[in-house]
Amino acid sequence: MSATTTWGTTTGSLLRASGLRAAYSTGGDTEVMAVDDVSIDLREGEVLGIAGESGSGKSTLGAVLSLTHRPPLYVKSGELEVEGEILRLGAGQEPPRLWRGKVVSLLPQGAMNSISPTLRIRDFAYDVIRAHEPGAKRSEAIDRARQRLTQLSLPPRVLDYYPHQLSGGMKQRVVTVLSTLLDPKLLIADEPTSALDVSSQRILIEMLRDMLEQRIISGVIFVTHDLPVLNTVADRIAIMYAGKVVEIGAAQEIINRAWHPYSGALLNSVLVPEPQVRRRRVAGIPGSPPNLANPPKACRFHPRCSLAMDICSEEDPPEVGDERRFSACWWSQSNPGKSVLSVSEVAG
Ligand SMILES: Nc1ncnc2c1ncn2[C@@H]1O[C@H](COP(=O)(O)OP(=O)(O)OP(=O)(O)O)[C@@H](O)[C@H]1O
Repeated sequence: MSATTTWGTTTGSLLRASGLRAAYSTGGDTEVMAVDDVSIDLREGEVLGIAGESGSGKSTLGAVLSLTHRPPLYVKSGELEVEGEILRLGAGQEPPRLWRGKVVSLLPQGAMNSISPTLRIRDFAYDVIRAHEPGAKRSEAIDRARQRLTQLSLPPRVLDYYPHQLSGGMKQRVVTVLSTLLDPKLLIADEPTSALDVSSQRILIEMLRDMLEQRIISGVIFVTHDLPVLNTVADRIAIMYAGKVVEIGAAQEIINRAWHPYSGALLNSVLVPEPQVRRRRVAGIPGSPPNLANPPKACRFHPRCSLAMDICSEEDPPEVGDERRFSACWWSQSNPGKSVLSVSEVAG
């Protein structure tokens, strides 16, 4: 098996998630199906970006993949396979505690601002390690954190600081290091750069690259609404719309040759891609994302899609392509391998 990645050597499958379905219970019999039949895979050394408008289900997918979901969010079904070890998810299935933090670790949205201001960084480091290794000695835990900081060229003296003594960028880097102290295989980072200035974003992304190259972690799922950031960080990108992955593929393929009408519109509304593509304009996306308590029938994007055909409102769209590069779309079915950017109705 071979694949190219900009970061390190890609060898084999790290994560295979299939048929994930998760819903928020909203009282009585009602629920919001925020992740609906999502399947993704990640190879070792890869960064998979998850992009989509607000409310498309990105953070919910991150919570499911990291096994950090809590009521009112319930995982209804699905399967995770990490390096050959299989975990079935669903009602009554309690995920093994060891997976959380050790196999998959979540760097949640807003993590750097949620750490208690009354604890020093070394206390957090001890807490992270002690949560999984109850017998861990404080001095050994802090030593491990010191070594890890040094390994990533961060000053170990930050262990003596309180969170407010660190700049925003340094705080996010330190929180990222703490979230990987248990050497998880997979890091799920939810909007890790959204509160940072451009230079701090770049430094954090370089640190993630360093973590992959040093094999501190083996893969990253990078959730963001910030497409220019994904352009610099992701090897592959999955585009989510209304709880579903509508397109997935190599980052540059998605950015320059989107197959799905939603991806084309989303990416071109914010990214400045290659010059030959930049001249083409994809129409803005009219309307707003659907209410997931009652999503449109068949293709969920059809009410907003300029390429919609009758069948789009009648039958679920097929996945055109393969698991590494597909578009879930009837238009793609009629135009296999064709980019929506080449179509006059949307390219203008
Ligand atoms: N606690 C909750 N109860 C009910 N519905 C919820 C809850 N949290 C999220 N949702 C709904 O689930 C859907 C997916 O939300 P999610 O936060 O995963 O989207 P997102 O793509 O991460 O958005 P953002 O970029 O704004 O964080 C949305 O329709 C949202 O309204």
